[in-house]
Amino acid sequence: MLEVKDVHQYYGGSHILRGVSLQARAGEVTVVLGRNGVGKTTLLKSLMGLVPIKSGGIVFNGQAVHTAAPYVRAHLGMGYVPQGREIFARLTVQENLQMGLATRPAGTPVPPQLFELFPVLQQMLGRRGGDLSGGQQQQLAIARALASKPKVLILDEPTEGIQPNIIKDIGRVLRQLADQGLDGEPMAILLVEQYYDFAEALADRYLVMERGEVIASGPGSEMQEKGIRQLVAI
Ligand SMILES: Nc1ncnc2c1ncn2[C@@H]1O[C@H](COP(=O)(O)OP(=O)(O)OP(=O)(O)O)[C@@H](O)[C@H]1O
Repeated sequence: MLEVKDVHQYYGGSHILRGVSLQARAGEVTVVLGRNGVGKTTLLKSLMGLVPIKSGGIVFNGQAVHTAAPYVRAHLGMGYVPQGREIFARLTVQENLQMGLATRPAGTPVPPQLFELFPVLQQMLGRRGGDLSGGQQQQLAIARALASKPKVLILDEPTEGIQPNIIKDIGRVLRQLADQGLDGEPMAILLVEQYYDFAEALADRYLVMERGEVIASGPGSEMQEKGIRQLVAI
């Protein structure tokens, strides 16, 4: 389980995260919603150690990780799918997947389950990442993050700019991962998302951020009655 306690973060003098707390549990999809610029990406980067936090705690499976380097967090089982995918355009699909194994001993194979989740990647193993469609790149980014068999998968707007049929596939995969992971063990999914319908369909728990703070949270089943769509409408 990933536990975030009262995290504060600044870019220079700008106070971006103002006491954010949340929990992401195995077997659940936890969705973070909020309008542009409220600090969602900064929150995920802080969780991965890509930006330092000023105060607060990040505890992963009982271990404090908020001063650990990003590769240490990855090694402990935190997988990250960044906004915009960040595929290595000149590397092949196979090589991109192998990059996801960087924290594992040399020779660790790419888990074959990835190709059951995303069959298209198997057909495209020799293709360069930059030649894939946006949707295929997003699937590759998720598969790359899964290659090291993380215990929590953290995703930043995986539906951004993606066609509807692939969004559907991604939703199905995220549900399956939460329920049974890659090897039958439930996984924690932490999803930042602006596409409301996708978020509501997947959410076991939701949080809404505004100006660096969590202003609402609860079970996903209550999103409709609490009027969360209106709260995050642009
Ligand atoms: N590297 C940076 N240096 C200074 N300010 C930054 C930096 N990155 C982001 N910000 C500012 O921090 C605030 C939060 O940005 P962040 O990207 O975390 O928001 P977001 O909720 O993810 O938005 P979006 O949905 O547009 O990605 C914004 O006001 C943004 O301008």
